[in-house]
Amino acid sequence: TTIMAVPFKGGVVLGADSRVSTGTYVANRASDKIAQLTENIFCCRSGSAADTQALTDYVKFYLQQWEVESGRPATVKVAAHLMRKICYQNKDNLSAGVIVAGWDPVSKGQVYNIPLGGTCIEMKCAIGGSGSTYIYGLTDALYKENMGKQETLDFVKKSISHAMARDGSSGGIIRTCVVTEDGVEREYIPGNKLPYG
Ligand SMILES: C#CCCCC(=O)N[C@@H](Cc1ccccc1)C(=O)N[C@@H](CC(C)C)B(O)O
Repeated sequence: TTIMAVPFKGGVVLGADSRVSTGTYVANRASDKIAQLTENIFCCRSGSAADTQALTDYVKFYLQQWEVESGRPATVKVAAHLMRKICYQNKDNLSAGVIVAGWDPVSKGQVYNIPLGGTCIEMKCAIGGSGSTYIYGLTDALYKENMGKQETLDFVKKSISHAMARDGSSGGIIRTCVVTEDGVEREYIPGNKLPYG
């Protein structure tokens, strides 16, 4: 898996490949690794498909209850810290690396990376999954402050496509999700349109 999320002025872009593998076998070539937690908060999944499905189901339910009881929408920070608590407390039994990202009126676009150990780190450019190891240099080189929506979307797509070209556990299509004050835009594009070599 290759997953990524980058905040920009006015929102956040999330991206993921779509390959589910068991060894070298591709169990699903078109999976959706970007799970919705609330209306404006999403989560990119990597690691065990089963563990991350269960994890996101729990967090989605807890946040729904939290919003009912508190009478207000959850912020990205609340969602990320709930996810981190569950990941950390169950770290011996989970294989889950997630990126929680979204938009809220308080802090606007935000991204929290929660890697395998269960630590939670707010980041301006978060990458994860097996494919991310191939694009640390690329993302360090291409990242800029104050990118707009289209520039951020292109940066995410290009980065994930390079990881998909080199990581055997990443492939399929590139799914993206843009969350802004005005709503959510999801799209997917072919993952193999990059020149090899
Ligand atoms: C189908 C089936 C059985 C397991 C599928 C399954 O979890 N595959 C995993 C790899 C893995 C992980 C831990 C144990 C075994 C196999 C997988 O493809 N993970 C991707 C993300 C998830 C959310 C789809 B990615 O990290 O590569």
